[in-house]
Amino acid sequence: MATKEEEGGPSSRVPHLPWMRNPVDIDSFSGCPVAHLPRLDPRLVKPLQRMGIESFFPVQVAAWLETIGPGAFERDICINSPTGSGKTLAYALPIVQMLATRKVRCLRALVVLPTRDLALQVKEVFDAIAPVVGLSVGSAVGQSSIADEVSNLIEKSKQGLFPSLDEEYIQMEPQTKVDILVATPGRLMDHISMTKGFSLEHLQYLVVDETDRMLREAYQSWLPTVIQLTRSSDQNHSWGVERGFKGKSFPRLAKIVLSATLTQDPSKLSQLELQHPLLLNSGKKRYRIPTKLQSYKLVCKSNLKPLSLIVLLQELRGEKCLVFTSSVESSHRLSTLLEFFEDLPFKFSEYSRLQRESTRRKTLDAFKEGKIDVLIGTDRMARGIHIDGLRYVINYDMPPYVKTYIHRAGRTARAGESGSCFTFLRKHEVKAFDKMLKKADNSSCSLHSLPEESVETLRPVFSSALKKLEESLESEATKKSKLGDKAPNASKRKRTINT
Ligand SMILES: Nc1ncnc2c1ncn2[C@@H]1O[C@H](COP(=O)(O)OP(=O)(O)OP(=O)(O)O)[C@@H](O)[C@H]1O
Repeated sequence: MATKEEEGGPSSRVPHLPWMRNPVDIDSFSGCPVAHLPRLDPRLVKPLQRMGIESFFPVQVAAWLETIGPGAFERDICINSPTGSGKTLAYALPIVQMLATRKVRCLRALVVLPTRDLALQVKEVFDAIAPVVGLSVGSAVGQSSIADEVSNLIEKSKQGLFPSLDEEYIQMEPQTKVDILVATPGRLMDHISMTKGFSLEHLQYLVVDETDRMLREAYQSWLPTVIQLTRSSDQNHSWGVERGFKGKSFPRLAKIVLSATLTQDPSKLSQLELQHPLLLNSGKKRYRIPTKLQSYKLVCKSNLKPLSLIVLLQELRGEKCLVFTSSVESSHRLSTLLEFFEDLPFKFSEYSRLQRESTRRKTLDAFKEGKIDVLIGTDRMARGIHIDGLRYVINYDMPPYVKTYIHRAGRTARAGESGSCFTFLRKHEVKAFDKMLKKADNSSCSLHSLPEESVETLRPVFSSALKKLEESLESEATKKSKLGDKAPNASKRKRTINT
């Protein structure tokens, strides 16, 4: 059952935690041209330009001013800022700048994200800026075998190369090959428990991206484990205590946590053991959708939803579009059904956790490259993923929570661009949906109607497509049961799937 927190609660509720009540307002900062950002290491200017960054977004300026300069990283930073507002660079840039003066290579910054796709996306940002200041970035996401990952992360023992080295010197050598590691919790835990030489002992920065999602799931207790391992033995983890490194002192572990829907739940946030936290919030409200996002609702009967979707996609004329359904089964059923409509003027594909990782990756790449126009999937695609030029999001099934709406809709209208989110609703869902949008501080949602005759012309094909769909699902179920798969059979699916 959903908690009040997941449902979103009233958008203006006063947070329980005192430090959340008077945040720094990100909206009070203006964008800042790259050349004018105070104290920016000049070596970083070129790579930023290569990334197409001419001016920093307000969240990046706000985070920079709170982390660089006098009192740098004295407080843990919590950022609540809309989807697509540029949160990745808001933490990547200060971390790279702070580590740019490091003398010895060892793991100093750890960024944890919920999925591999997201982690790889974030690694790309670090890869673009870190090497110019001599920093090396690694990933622990399970994209390659654990052995390959280990060899990319850990230096081979010096003893093997130089047997004459004395014991003490060997022990002093940090073994990690990377300064910054971007990880998913599962693979991170694998390395913590199994990889020799993998150490968090020298960690200075811990970033928990998509914090609310990361805190909702325990992922083998990764967070308490990381926090425990980053406490130095002589430290009783009080704020401001310095962490030692072979006689040289380094600042305490600084944390940055962020989301477009940051939790306000004290019991969840307490897991992070934040020290003297500072909240950077966009505006006065708890949630915000991107300024240039247009929301539309389409009211239609369940049985006409697939046809209405086709008509809407025809209207969008092959523009890139993400379609969200409520379950993997629903996505599969919908995409299989669309296959039985001939000559659709758009290319579409399913994107589902039931597919192999390699298939999913190829599909996402094809979508990014524009070889596929429409991707049909679930909330797995909703968090953090950035696709250039994506202007349309369609909620084929109404999102269950306001947070879900924010993350799904937030795949478009990113980085100051405009975009539209269409939501299909049944009549009885309209009231709940309007209420949900109010929580997202989005009170203007126009009704979008589709030409009835366009829907009607598709009806004859629909009947035969539906028949073929049932046959296809039956045959899939038979194949699966022959293979001994315990998946629910097609007739069971029919009851649970909503087309
Ligand atoms: N200063 C900038 N100028 C131009 N583009 C930028 C700038 N900063 C970030 N971007 C681009 O904006 C897009 C969105 O950035 P990012 O993915 O960091 O957003 P986000 O706030 O983390 O979104 P989400 O909450 O959905 O994860 C990216 O394509 C990024 O390259």
